[in-house]
Amino acid sequence: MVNIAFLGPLGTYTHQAALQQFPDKDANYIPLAGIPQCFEALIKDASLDFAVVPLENSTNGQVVFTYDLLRDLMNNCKEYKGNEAIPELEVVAEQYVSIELCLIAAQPMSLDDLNSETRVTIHSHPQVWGQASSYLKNLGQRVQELKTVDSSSTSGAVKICCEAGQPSGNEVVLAIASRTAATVNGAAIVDSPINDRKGNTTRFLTLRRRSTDFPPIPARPPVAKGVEQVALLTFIGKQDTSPGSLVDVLNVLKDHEINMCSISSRPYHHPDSSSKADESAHRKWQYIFFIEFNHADGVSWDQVVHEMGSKTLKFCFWGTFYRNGRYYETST
Ligand SMILES: O=C(O)C(=O)Cc1ccccc1
Repeated sequence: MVNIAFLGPLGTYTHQAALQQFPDKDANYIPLAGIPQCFEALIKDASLDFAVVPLENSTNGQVVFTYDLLRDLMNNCKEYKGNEAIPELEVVAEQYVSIELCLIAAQPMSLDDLNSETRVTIHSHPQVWGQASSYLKNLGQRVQELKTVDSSSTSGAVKICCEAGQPSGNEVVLAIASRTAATVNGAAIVDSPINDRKGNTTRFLTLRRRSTDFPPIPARPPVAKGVEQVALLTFIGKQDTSPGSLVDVLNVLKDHEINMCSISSRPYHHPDSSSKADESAHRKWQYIFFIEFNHADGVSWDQVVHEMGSKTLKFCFWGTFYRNGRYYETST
């Protein structure tokens, strides 16, 4: 039996990602209330083997909650080897889910019921608003008032919508989530798909506790020739003391003719930012970088990672994983 925590409740897109990653009949899926809880539970609960969390969306980018949790795990790390942070978790796989956003009501209703007299409240995960912004703008122009309310997950939003029950007067409570979330909650789909872009896809990561050979990393695709492997590295550059320090890190990839697949950043705050020991270390507008890059023949991951790390203030090698075949799916 393999125990997998995921951003629940049942019916979330992350639930779908966990089902895709662990299609095994002896997998046990454990829904948790939020992304922080997935990180915390995987670290503290030895009965959990993996956690699946959303990372980024093809329409509106980073799921910043996950990026910030990786940042904070590195920043609060107790174990170091030189300037390399060794946090409790590592990344072992990626997964992709095509996102069909549905407008959902507790009971069947027509889109025409949403009119100039109606005051609409829509619940969903904050990641959704940027994926259906045009639809929501048009809907907002058709109704008297449109309010959006953040929820910890899309399927959780459907539960809230169902608990609100029948519309009272001109007040209508809706949710945006997947078709599965509507089914799981016995709710009705009012309109679908409502995402702004076709092929809208969210990427998920699977994490496990580091330095364990157990549980074995999820079934890897056959290592056919050309199946890409990807590494995830985070680092704090020598931003103030060494002009061009970011280039120095990236040049390691260039020198080894390694392709970089992604780069992004998030605000970074020095761990003991309460103290004023060193103003420059604690000033605002500092960044942690997230870089993903491919494997290159003839050079080991460790060699590349430590060459890059030597040009940073501190870094963390989160692990390597195989590029999931769904990465290549075109906008369907
Ligand atoms: O809330 C969910 O269903 C999630 O899994 C997070 C999320 C939200 C919106 C798009 C993709 C993933």
